[in-house]
Amino acid sequence: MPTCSGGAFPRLPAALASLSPALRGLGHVGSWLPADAGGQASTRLPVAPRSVFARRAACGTGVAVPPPPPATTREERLPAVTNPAESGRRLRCSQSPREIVPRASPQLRGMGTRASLLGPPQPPRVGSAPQGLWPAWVGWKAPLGCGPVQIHLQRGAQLPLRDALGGHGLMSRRIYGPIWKSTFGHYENINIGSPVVLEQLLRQEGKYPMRSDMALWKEHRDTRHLPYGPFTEEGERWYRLRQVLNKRLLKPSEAVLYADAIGEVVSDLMVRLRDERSRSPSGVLVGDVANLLYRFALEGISYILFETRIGCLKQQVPAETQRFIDSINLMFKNSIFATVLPRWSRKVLPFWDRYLDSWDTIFAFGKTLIDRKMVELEGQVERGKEVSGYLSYLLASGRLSLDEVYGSVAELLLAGVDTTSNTLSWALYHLSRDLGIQETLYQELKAVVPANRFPGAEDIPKMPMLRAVIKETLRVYPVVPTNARVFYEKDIVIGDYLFPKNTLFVLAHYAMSHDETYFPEPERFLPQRWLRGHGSPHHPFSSIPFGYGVRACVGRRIAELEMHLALARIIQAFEVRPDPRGVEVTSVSRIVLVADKPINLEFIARPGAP
Ligand code: HEM
Repeated sequence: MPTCSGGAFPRLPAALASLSPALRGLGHVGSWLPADAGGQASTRLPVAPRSVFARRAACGTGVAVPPPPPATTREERLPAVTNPAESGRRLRCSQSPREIVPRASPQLRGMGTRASLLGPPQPPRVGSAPQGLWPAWVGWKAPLGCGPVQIHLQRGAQLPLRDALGGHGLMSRRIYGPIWKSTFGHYENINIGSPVVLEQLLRQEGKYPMRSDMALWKEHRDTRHLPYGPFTEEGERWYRLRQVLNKRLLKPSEAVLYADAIGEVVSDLMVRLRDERSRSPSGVLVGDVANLLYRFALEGISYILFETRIGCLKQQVPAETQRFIDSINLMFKNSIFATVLPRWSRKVLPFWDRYLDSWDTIFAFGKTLIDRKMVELEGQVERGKEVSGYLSYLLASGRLSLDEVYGSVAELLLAGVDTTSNTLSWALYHLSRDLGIQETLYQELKAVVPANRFPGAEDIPKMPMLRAVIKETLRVYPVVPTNARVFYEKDIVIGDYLFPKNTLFVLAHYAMSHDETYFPEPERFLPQRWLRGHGSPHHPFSSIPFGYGVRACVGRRIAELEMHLALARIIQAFEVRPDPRGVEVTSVSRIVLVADKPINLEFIARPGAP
């Protein structure tokens, strides 16, 4: 047999919007930033076939086939769904499935080799490539399915483009089924669009799951000799880091310790909200609520992490804080260019330097606040005062170096802002459009919280509708619409397929949480489906907005607390109504799932609200 070889940010400017589909699925706050697709891989790949098509031709003829251009994306159905759990039956496939390794399936057995699935094992760098996370927006798709390969959709066809812009993998899931393969340039991934398959995959996770290699973020840390944080670190070092970070953050009972701090920030949000609405011509309209909520989320997470207020909710944001906010924006913008432009252009174009500089400002801001706090804490300790708070805990734990604290806090900060703010914006948007649901929520609130006080953390367990609203918001708008996993330690078996280690799996969460098999009328916002005794049971992996397992979101409890407290306070004080101009908003993926246009809402004061 011949051997085959071959190779949030919410307010991105309009010009970048056209690029943004390419970042689809990069996840929240760009945390799944791809490897430099346009550049040279730092490691030479061992005989990795560029694509099934190239490999076939090369295998068949012995003629070297040039790799496809890097910007080409395509998607393919895997031969026959052979996962009995998925379909309840084994589909027959007449195709010679060179691409799929036969494991148990009799019709596949013996027809290929392990290496012929995705090529020989590749180093993790390939796994980090954006292709699976990138849509087929400039590409073409071809089902591998049964029978000879055929081009299913031509370059520039309507479907991939529409899918890329609005489908978030939904369309591919409908066309290709629960599991499909896509390629982007030289890279290949396996997309998972079924909770049943997803469960099989994630239950095989080892001790140190890997999402992607975060090459771009790591490059900044390496260039500047800075430590990695929870997003960038891997293996045993990541595990050690997470063990420290999880404490005081991940358990609901520990997150509640920050309720007073969050309550204080929610109070400032209410002041800002009242101020903004009073300045509108109607006296009730707040334009671009996501922007206001962004400031709330940044203030909230900074207060928890630095134990310091940074003034995001002041009418005049302090210059130092504004510079920091601007650099987050700049970092994401320039990372897009750093990703798509070839490596050599870094020397002649300004984007790479700007990317590094903006990260430097983010780190410098964090470092200044941490250093300031340290001086304060030392004074407190000298005076025999007890210190508390997350930063104090990290510094006092003795398990992280000061450098590691700098690195971790910067990454926690970036993860904790547009995730919560966009989710809250979507929740308010839907409540404004369904006054019945809003009224139910308000009545629940009134029954639990007396009119003379604000809702607190202790009230949340008594408010199932409040929790259901957030769950449903995250189902309809999973802030991280696609996630990823690379299993670098071992081969992975799903149903009858065997995937060699280092395969990149793209987890199409949006597609799964919009699957009508699990969520009838998936496009409708129906929080009641999460209430006990209501709604149909759904698969536990069909909506997992905070991820899964030991690598799941470390900020989940904080995020929930922030969202529950802020939403409860807003609904206690106001009836939220849609923009009277009737602007319809849809979701687009710009690093995280955001609204395609500003969400403007009316806030009508409720009589007798505290
Ligand atoms: C609505 C709010 C949020 C959502 C939906 C969300 C979602 C996610 C998801 C899906 C992941 C990937 C998990 C996986 O791969 O299995 C993740 C990771 C992460 N999140 Fe969040 N997140 C939110 C808020 C926050 C907040 C407030 C923080 C900071 C306190 C935070 C910090 C992180 C960090 C550090 C990671 C990386 C963990 C690791 O790789 O070990 N997130 N988040």
